[in-house]
Amino acid sequence: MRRELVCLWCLQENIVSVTQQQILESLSKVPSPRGALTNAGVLSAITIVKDKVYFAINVDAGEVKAWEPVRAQAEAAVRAVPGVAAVMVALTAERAAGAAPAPRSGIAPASSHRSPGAGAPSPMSRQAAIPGVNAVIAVASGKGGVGKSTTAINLALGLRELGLRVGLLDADIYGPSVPKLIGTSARPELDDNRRMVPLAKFGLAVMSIGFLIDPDSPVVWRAPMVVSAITQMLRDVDWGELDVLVVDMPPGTGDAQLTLAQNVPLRGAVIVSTPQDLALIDARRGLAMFTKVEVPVLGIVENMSYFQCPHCGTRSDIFGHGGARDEAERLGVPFLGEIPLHMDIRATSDAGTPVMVSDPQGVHAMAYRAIAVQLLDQLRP
Ligand SMILES: Nc1ncnc2c1ncn2[C@@H]1O[C@H](COP(=O)(O)OP(=O)(O)OP(=O)(O)O)[C@@H](O)[C@H]1O
Repeated sequence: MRRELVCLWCLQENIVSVTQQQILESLSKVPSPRGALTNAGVLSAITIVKDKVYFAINVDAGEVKAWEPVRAQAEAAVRAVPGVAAVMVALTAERAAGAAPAPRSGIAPASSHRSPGAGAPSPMSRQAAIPGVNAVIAVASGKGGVGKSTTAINLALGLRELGLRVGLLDADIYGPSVPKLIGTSARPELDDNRRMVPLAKFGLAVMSIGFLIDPDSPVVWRAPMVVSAITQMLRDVDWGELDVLVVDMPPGTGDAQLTLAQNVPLRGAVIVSTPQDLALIDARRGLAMFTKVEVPVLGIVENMSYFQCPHCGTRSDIFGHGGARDEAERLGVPFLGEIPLHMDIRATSDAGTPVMVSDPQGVHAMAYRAIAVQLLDQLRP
């Protein structure tokens, strides 16, 4: 297994931080059932975000127990590296293809969640939680076409890589793109209780309205129908045990979106925007919508942030740059990170193998991974 460490934040902000060398050196002293941990072929890519280090140890399901002490030792070894403020090492069991890894989320169950700083129950706890699902997060955008679905699936994959059990619900009733993004339009089967079973793909539990309707027939639904269809997909689907369910919301801030934000038991929302002023105005509306229904905004992602020429490497800020970061600062919400406009992201998405799957060690996967890490930080109690 190839190991790589790229600290995007450091690259972007020139912050001198912990180095790959330091982490690998500390891990080389950790013994495992297969010799030194660095030679055991079980380490995932290592992600560093500022002074936080995250990686996974991937073992067979039957070996998890034997490796738990190794995980703990690895965490302790990395924590002792000067400059490291936090470490998360996930132990993931690669079971049958498509199965989710063993959980180690640290995410409080839905029922125990409260709005930050508030003594009163959050709106989420006023709605019935989804049994077995710890946290539901919405990926939303004020307008269509900004890359919300692409961001949603790559973030879901990034969270899974951090050792979480993750589901993806494509609630974009007006243009479900998840079937294309995962390269399948198979129909979900029913279980013994006549509940739909999500498809298992890339280790995610996936459900989309696109699995149920003809992709070529336009869907013209009024807001109550949209809400009812999505509520069914949330509650009449056998999601099993999930740490996080990522909901790819329909774009916009109309009635349907508002009602959804009110009716889905959301832990929080991630807003995707491109850097143009017009997109940012819509992103601001999205933010206002979630604030109105008291759903915390977990952060803003700037997609298509800049274009880097694949031939000469020249960077062009086609839509301007940094608008979403400035906007996040102005509005007092976290800025989760930026994703460049790149042909590979479009091509891999269109080919049904998101960039986190097709090029997991590449710079784009690293960018999504860094955002997933920031997001996980927001989700922890
Ligand atoms: N960073 C990126 N670089 C290049 N292409 C991208 C990027 N992000 C998304 N795309 C492409 O842009 C198009 C729209 O993306 P996507 O479907 O994710 O947007 P969306 O906001 O979900 O759209 P809608 O809400 O209208 O369905 C797709 O072809 C996708 O591959």
